[in-house]
Order: sequence, then C-alpha cells, then structure tokens
Amino acid sequence: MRVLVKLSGEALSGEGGRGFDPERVDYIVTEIKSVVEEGFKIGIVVGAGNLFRGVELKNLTMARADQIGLLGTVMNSIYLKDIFERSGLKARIYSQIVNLPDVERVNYDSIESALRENSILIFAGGTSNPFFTTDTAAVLRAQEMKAKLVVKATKVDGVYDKDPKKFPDAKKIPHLTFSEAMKMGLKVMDAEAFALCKKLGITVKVINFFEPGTLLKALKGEDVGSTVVPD
Ligand SMILES: Nc1ncnc2c1ncn2[C@@H]1O[C@H](COP(=O)(O)OP(=O)(O)O)[C@@H](O)[C@H]1O
Ligand SMILES: O=c1ccn([C@@H]2O[C@H](COP(=O)(O)OP(=O)(O)O)[C@@H](O)[C@H]2O)c(=O)[nH]1
Repeated sequence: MRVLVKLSGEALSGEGGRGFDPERVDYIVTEIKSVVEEGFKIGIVVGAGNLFRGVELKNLTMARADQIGLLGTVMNSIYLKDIFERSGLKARIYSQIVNLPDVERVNYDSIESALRENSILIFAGGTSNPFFTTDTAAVLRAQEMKAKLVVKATKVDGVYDKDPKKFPDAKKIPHLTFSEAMKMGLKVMDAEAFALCKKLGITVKVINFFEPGTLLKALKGEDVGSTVVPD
C-alpha cells in the first residue's frame, strides 16, 4: 500500500525545539524503517517548523517569509535522506524549487521506478509556492504518487472539537468527514488541504508521531488517532 506521511518539522527537533535533535532523528528512522519493512511504499512531505515558519518571520513580507520556510523544507529533506541512507534505507528527494545534486525534478516515471525499488520518496519544497502549507503539499504529492492515504504525523493524537493544546476540555473526534471538519472550522489542517482531499478522494489519519509504534498501527488500520474521510 502507498501512503504519504506528513512529518511536521518538530519531528526532527522535538516539540517546541529548534534544529535537529539526534535522539529525535534516530526515532524517526526507527519509526519509518518499521513501516518500510512491513512493505508499505512511503512518500514523505516534511515541514520546517524546526527551522522557519513563514508566520514567525514577522518583519518580512509574507511571500518572502514563505520562501524562507520553503527552503527550510529542502534542508530537512536533505537531512532525512542522509539519515535514512545511513541506516540502510533507500531514499530519493524530489522538488520543483531547487537545483541541487541530491534533488531530482518531480517526474512520474522516476517516482514509479523509485517506488518499485522500495525507495522512500521525500518531497521537498512544499507546493513550490508561498501562501500554502506543507499539509496542502502532502495531499498534492499523495496524488502524484497515487496514494489514497495521508498520515499527518503530528504532536496531537487526533482531531478534536477545538485545539487540545489550548483547551484541556477539548473532545477527540475519532471519525469525521472533510465537510464536517470544514463546517466546524477545525484548525488541525488547513482548509485548502481538506478541500483537496475531498476533491481527490484521499483519506487523512491524524496521529501522534511522538508515541512509539503509532505510525505502523495507523497503516495497519488499527484504531489510533482520528480518520477524516471524503464524503
Ligand atoms: N481541532 C483540532 N484538533 C487537533 N489539533 C488541533 C485542532 N485545532 C488546532 N490544532 C493544532 O493543530 C496542530 C497540528 O499540528 P502541526 O500542523 O504539526 O503543527 P503546526 O501548526 O505547529 O505546524 C497541533 O499543534 C494542534 O494543537
Ligand atoms: O507550499 C508551501 C509549504 C510551506 N511553505 C512555507 O514553509 C513553512 C514551513 O511549512 P509548515 O509550516 O507547513 O511546517 P510544519 O509546521 O509542518 O513543520 C510554512 O510556514 C510556509 O512559510 C510555503 O510557503 N508553501
């Protein structure tokens, strides 16, 4: 089964952290290796919250701040390729925004052959455009690698009726549709990503990536996190 895993930048630094934490990095390798060894074909879109988020660069105009954020996702992608390869996994980076020796242009034939050889596909540079997020990029890239499932690997263990980091009384919603999520104005993913999932028939699972083994459980269909389905 093909699946696109959206890793938040904080997966590389630890929650609220900056840069790269060697312990977190080892943890990512262990979690991803466990799903590759089970035969899942993995694409990854990584964020840049551990380096730069456009909204945090308050003195810059949005388009410029976002371009810096986009470059952060490229840095994280190169870092991931290196740690995967050092642990014996194959990985290839695809992006439309940079021309670097380790980065290939997005090409559907190349994606197919990389998946056949069990390489992890790392999609760098978000959607290639300012004003978007890596959540939206995750859905776009899922469609390009023909995956019908996006796992949002994050720091909350599902979708709640309000932000659980701000409201301790927030209630978890294990199953819902994109229309319900949009109607309720839930902020766990941006509305563009939800709308695209609905249009393309892609399911999203929101899981707590920091809980060991949860990614594999989610891919095996166990009832972890929350599942958002097209309606
Ligand atoms: N209704 C909601 N259910 C779950 N998480 C929510 C909700 N509303 C907002 N959030 C927040 O969405 C974020 C999703 O994680 P992520 O996209 O990785 O974080 P970030 O926005 O820091 O990049 C979490 O920090 C969580 O607190
Ligand atoms: O298509 C995209 C994807 C990302 N970004 C920028 O890159 C940053 C990092 O991405 P994101 O915030 O999604 O990272 P995460 O929070 O998941 O670590 C964003 O804040 C934006 O500034 C962008 O401009 N266009």
